[in-house]
Amino acid sequence: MIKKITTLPGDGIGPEIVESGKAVLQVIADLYGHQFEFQEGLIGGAAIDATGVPLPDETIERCQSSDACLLGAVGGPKWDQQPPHLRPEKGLLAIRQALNLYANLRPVQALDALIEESTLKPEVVSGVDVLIVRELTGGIYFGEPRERRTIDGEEGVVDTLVYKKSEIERLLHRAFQFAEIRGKHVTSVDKANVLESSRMWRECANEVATHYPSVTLEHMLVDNAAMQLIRQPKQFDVLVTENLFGDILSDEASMITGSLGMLPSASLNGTAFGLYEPVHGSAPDIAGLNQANPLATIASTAMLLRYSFGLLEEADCIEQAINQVLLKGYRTADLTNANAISTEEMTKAVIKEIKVAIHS
Ligand SMILES: NC(=O)c1ccc[n+]([C@@H]2O[C@H](COP(=O)([O-])OP(=O)(O)OC[C@H]3O[C@@H](n4cnc5c(N)ncnc54)[C@H](O)[C@@H]3O)[C@@H](O)[C@H]2O)c1
Ligand SMILES: CC(C)[C@H](C(=O)O)[C@@H](O)C(=O)O
Ligand SMILES: [Mg+2]
Repeated sequence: MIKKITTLPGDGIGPEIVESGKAVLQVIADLYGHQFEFQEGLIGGAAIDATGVPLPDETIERCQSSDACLLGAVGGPKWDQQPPHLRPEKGLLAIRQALNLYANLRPVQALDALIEESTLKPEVVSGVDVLIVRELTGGIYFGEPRERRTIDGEEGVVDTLVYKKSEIERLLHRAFQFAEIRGKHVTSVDKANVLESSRMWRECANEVATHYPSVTLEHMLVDNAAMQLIRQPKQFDVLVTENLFGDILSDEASMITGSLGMLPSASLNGTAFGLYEPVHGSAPDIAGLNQANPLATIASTAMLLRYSFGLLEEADCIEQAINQVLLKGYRTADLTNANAISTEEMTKAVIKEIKVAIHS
C-alpha cells in the first residue's frame, strides 16, 4: 500500500516533533510492509519568512494531493506584531477551512503510567477517557465582520460568531456516531443562557439525538463544563462543542493527562483524508532545545493510521508503545523535574518499544 503523507512542520518545536512523528511512521511502514511517501509543506511563520504568506497555494495543493497530513505547530513571538493576514495562526485557520476539516477530535485519556503526574487526584483521574469533538471551521474564528471600528465615537472592535444550521448538525452527527461506539453518552456544551448561537446549537443537538436512540444527551453550560472537567472528568464520554469553547476546554482537559504535550488530535472532513496535529502550540520557550514532549505528535500519527489509512493494528501498536515507555519511567521535562530525557531520546524509546512488540 502506497500512501502519501504531507508533513507541515511549522514553527517553534514544530519541526522537532514532526521529525519524531515521521520517524515513527517510517518504522511502522518498514515493519508492517507499507509504503509511506513523505512530502513537506510550508505553513505559519516559516511560510511567511519563505514566501510572504502564512499558507502558500502550493501547500494547499500538496495537502489536497495526499492521503493525510501531519502538522507540528505554528506561531511565535517573531510574528506576533504582524497584521492579522500575516500571522502564522492565519495559515492554520486557512488550511482547516481550505480542506473543510470541520470535525476536530481531541481524545483525553488518563494513562495509568501518568496518574501521579496529573494535577488532579489519582481517584479523579484514573480511567478518564473523554473524546472532545470540537467544531473547527466556523464560529467566532471565521465570522465576518471582524474589524476595528468607531463605536459611539470611540475606538471599538467587532468579532462575529456565525454558524449555519448544517454546520452544527454535521458536527453533532459525528459526535453521536462516536458516542455510539464508545460510552453512549454525549455532553453538548454551550452558553445557551446568553448566546443565540448556543440556543440553536441546543435545538440541533436535541433533533440529532433522536437519530441515535442508544445514546443519551446532556446539555451543559460551558462555565459549568470547565469546572466539571476538573471536578469529575469521568462523567464525560463524548463532549461536543463549538470552535472557541472546544479550544479552551481541550487545553484545560490536557492537565488530566499530566501535560499538554500528551494530547493528540485529528481534523476530519467526512472523507478518509485528515490532518493530524498535537493540541499544543509551538512552545517558543523550549523551541530548538530538544526538550519538547513528542508524544502528542506520535499519538497523532496513531490517529492518522487509524482514521485515514484504516491501519488499526498499527495504530494500537504505537499507542501501546507510548504506554510502555511511560510505564518504564521515561519522562520529558514537561512531565518530571528530575532525569528528563530529550525529544530524540523519547522518540527512540517509542521506536524501540514498537520494534520489541512486533518482533515478540
Ligand atoms: N496548533 C497550533 O499550531 C497552535 C496551538 C496553540 C498555540 N499555538 C501558537 O503557539 C504559540 C505559543 O502559544 P502558547 O505558549 O500559548 O501555547 P503552547 O501550547 O505553545 O505552550 C504552552 C506551554 O506548554 C508547553 N508545551 C507545549 N507543548 C509542549 C510539548 N510538546 N512539550 C513540552 N512542553 C510543551 C510550552 O513550553 C508552554 O510552557 C502562539 O503563537 C500560539 O498562537 C499554535
Ligand atoms: C493557534 C490557534 C489558531 C489554534 C486554535 O485556536 O484553533 C490552537 O490554539 C489550536 O488549539 O489548534
Ligand atoms: Mg488551542
